[in-house]
Amino acid sequence: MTDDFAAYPFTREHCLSISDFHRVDIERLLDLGAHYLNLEHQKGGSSKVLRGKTLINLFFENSTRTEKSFELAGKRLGADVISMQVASSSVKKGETLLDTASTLNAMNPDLLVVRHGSSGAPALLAQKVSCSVINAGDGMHEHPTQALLDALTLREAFDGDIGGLQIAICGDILHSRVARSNVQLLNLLGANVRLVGPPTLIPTDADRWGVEVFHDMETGLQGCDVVMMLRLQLERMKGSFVPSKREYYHFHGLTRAKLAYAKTGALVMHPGPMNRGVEISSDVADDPDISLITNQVGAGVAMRMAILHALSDAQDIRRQNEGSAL
Ligand SMILES: N[C@@H](CC(=O)O)C(=O)O
Ligand SMILES: NC(=O)OP(=O)(O)O
Repeated sequence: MTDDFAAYPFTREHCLSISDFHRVDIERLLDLGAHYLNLEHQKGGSSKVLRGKTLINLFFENSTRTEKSFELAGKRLGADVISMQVASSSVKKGETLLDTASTLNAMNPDLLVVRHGSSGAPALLAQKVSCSVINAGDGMHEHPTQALLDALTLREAFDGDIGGLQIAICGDILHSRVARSNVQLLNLLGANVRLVGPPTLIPTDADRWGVEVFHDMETGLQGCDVVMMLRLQLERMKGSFVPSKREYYHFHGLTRAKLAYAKTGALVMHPGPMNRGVEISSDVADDPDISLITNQVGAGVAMRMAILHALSDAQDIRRQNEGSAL
């Protein structure tokens, strides 16, 4: 697998947005992700393709899954990994994002994983640093590695094929970077995507996203193979978007009764963190026969290994080419 990968290289410098990738890049990343997922399942050791490389995690917003899985992925592949704790860093003394990034850049990292509350922050850093930048979530804009791990989870659950699946993404679409990356990626892979949520939480430009929009779960979930629930992103809300959490759960929270509107055997996803009793009930979230939520976490490590591996190989090729051009 890794030899095939080298023979047909991935050439991207950064991972900032799903729109940066062609379908062929995505398919190759997913194949490599599946390879690493297999190794993880078999508890097989991974080749240390990142030996000698340095990965820095720079998270300005809270994270459990993304930060830890990048840390683990980097370590599994042999990189030196440091995770900068923004709360105890000089950011708290007033250092700007760009100064922080150029300070870290002077330490010569190869890969910089950035999460920031402002849309476009990782793309801005990518212009200022000399390493590969990975967007680990920027404001309401994108979370491309989440979409890739979701696609890997779906490929595993549906025997390799996402094309033609009916997928409902439900809840707070407006504030969700997960929704924005997933809509692009699932459309690219040939799935039929619909958004389901109250009008206040559906973006006004959603009619240009290539999706169908529904405002109630009963019609929105009909015929769906997959129901992807999203958290109410209260931290991004200015003002009141839902009357109360209780009412929201009543109309838009996923319960077994509402899941029955979807196809028999429909599977449930959630990027996490979950708010139980707000967007999803515990009996749905915790039922291993229908919930893919822990599979998503497992796929997260494998998919991030694939992304780091691919970017690192592309970097080596660029460096070799630059060296031979001198
Ligand atoms: N963890 C995901 C989803 C969420 O926080 O609800 C994100 O950072 O976008
Ligand atoms: N899904 C996700 O990004 O989770 P974290 O916010 O915990 O990283």
